[in-house]
Amino acid sequence: MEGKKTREEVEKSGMIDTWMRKHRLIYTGATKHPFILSIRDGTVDLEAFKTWLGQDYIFVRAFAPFVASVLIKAWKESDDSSDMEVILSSMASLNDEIAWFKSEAAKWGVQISEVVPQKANQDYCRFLESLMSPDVEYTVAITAFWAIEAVYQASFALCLEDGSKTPAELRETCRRWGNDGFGQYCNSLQKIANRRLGKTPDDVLTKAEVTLLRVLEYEVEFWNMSQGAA
Ligand SMILES: Cc1ncc(CN)c(N)n1
Repeated sequence: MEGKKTREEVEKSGMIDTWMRKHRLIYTGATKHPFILSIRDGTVDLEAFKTWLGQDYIFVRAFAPFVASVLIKAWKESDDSSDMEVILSSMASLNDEIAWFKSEAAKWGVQISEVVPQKANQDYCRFLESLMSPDVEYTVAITAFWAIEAVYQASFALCLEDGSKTPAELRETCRRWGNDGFGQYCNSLQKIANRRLGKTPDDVLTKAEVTLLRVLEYEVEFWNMSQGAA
């Protein structure tokens, strides 16, 4: 008979897995969004893709300082010095990612310096900024960090699966987040988050779960925006 798991049992299997099962609907909404499914089945509207490209460039420029803030929290609060290496590797690849957005935008004729952030993007960036506050615990911030990366990894990996009809000109974009190396990096973040969540007081655990849900909601809104939804 399957009853409610004790806190100890949940810690063993990992809080993230437990939350992913509990919040399956919104997680699926974020990782199997119609925009992603349209890339996967080859019916994607290229104007929507260009909108996503320009908006995501703006997002990534706000994401980099967020990652820097997580690095500072790791330095101050982490119980494992190897966390810093994982976060630093992310910072290094963000440098490459920003350069990639610029060249990809030029390829698609998107004037990146003229892109105006849409409301969903502004809201998400503002949320990231709120997480940069020193008052936000490392455990909460690393959980959000994992979720932000994991949504892109799961979404774009879907577009590379056998049988997908992703247009050739979008495959490089999908590989950027859907490749195995990015998957392993997300697993490293998940391991850190699980370790921290396993030893955090209940009030911080609740904050981390609420933050995770908000990330998933913002990700859905971000995809919606790319497709021109209000
Ligand atoms: C909106 C969004 N979410 C996540 C990622 C992956 N860093 C991104 N580039 N943009």
